[in-house]
Amino acid sequence: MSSIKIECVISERYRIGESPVWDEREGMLVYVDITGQKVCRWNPNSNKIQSVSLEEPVGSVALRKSGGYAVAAGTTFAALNWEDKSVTPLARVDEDKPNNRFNDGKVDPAGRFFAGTMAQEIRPAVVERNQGSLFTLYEDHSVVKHFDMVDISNGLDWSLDHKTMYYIDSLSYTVDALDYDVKTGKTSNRLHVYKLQQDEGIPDGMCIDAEGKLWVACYNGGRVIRIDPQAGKVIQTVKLPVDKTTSCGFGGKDYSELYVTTACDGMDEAWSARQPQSGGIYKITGLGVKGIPPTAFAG
Ligand SMILES: O=C(O)[C@H](O)[C@@H](O)[C@H](O)[C@H](O)CO
Ligand SMILES: [Zn+2]
Repeated sequence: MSSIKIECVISERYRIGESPVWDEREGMLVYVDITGQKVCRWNPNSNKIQSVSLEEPVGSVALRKSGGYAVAAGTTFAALNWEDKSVTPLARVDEDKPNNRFNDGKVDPAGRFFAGTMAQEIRPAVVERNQGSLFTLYEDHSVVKHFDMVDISNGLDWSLDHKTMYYIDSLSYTVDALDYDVKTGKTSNRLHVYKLQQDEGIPDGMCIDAEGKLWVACYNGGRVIRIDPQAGKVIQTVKLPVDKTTSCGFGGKDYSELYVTTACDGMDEAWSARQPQSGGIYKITGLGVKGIPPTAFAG
């Protein structure tokens, strides 16, 4: 049996840490603070953090093939040049919904950047419902809307054979599976694969491992759960010392470390005092399973 170790490696208090992506080119973990409006990257060797402040909330960050990163910020897909800190808009969505913003996003196996929207939260997990949609930014910077009527568009990833896209709309409390056509980037036939139990909290960010199992960060659940999507069951629970676990992604050497982001927005003083590391980023090792390298946005 491997022994699991959980360490808070970044002890900043990000308001909503999210979108952890391992950047192998730089040997750094890239992530965002959504409401803190920042994209950050952490070098595990030097323990130094660099950050770029944006003018809007930034829901997610992705690697970009031609260099730098792609971000989903406000309601704009944009390119982020880390060297000069410039942000270049690539496409806009939800132009009829001024109260919306992007939330979680990820690049599909063919290099398309998927990200979903939601209404701005009144307080954590409280939003005007059905305002969000899921979008794709293609390599040529055209955008496709997959579906609307989403409450809080959140975690997503693809099966190892690329035939399924897993997706979370947080307030449904489910992890869903959609048929996926990797040639066209089209989704169809949505099904629930798992519904969270009450004590597990709200499903938030998610990633797949090299065995095709899903790791889901449970907001207000203080844990990540490993789901077998075929069996529709939780096969492992790893608890963390903070409640607001928001997302997870594999990185480090051979993608054997699981990085878990957390949040502190919405915690009162007493809650914060009990969990002073809320908003920090954790590294979990000894899981005995690896992740897969993230794909870079092709455009
Ligand atoms: O990061 C997100 O996905 C949202 O922006 C957050 O505010 C919370 O995680 C969400 O409310 C829980 O579902
Ligand atoms: Zn999220």
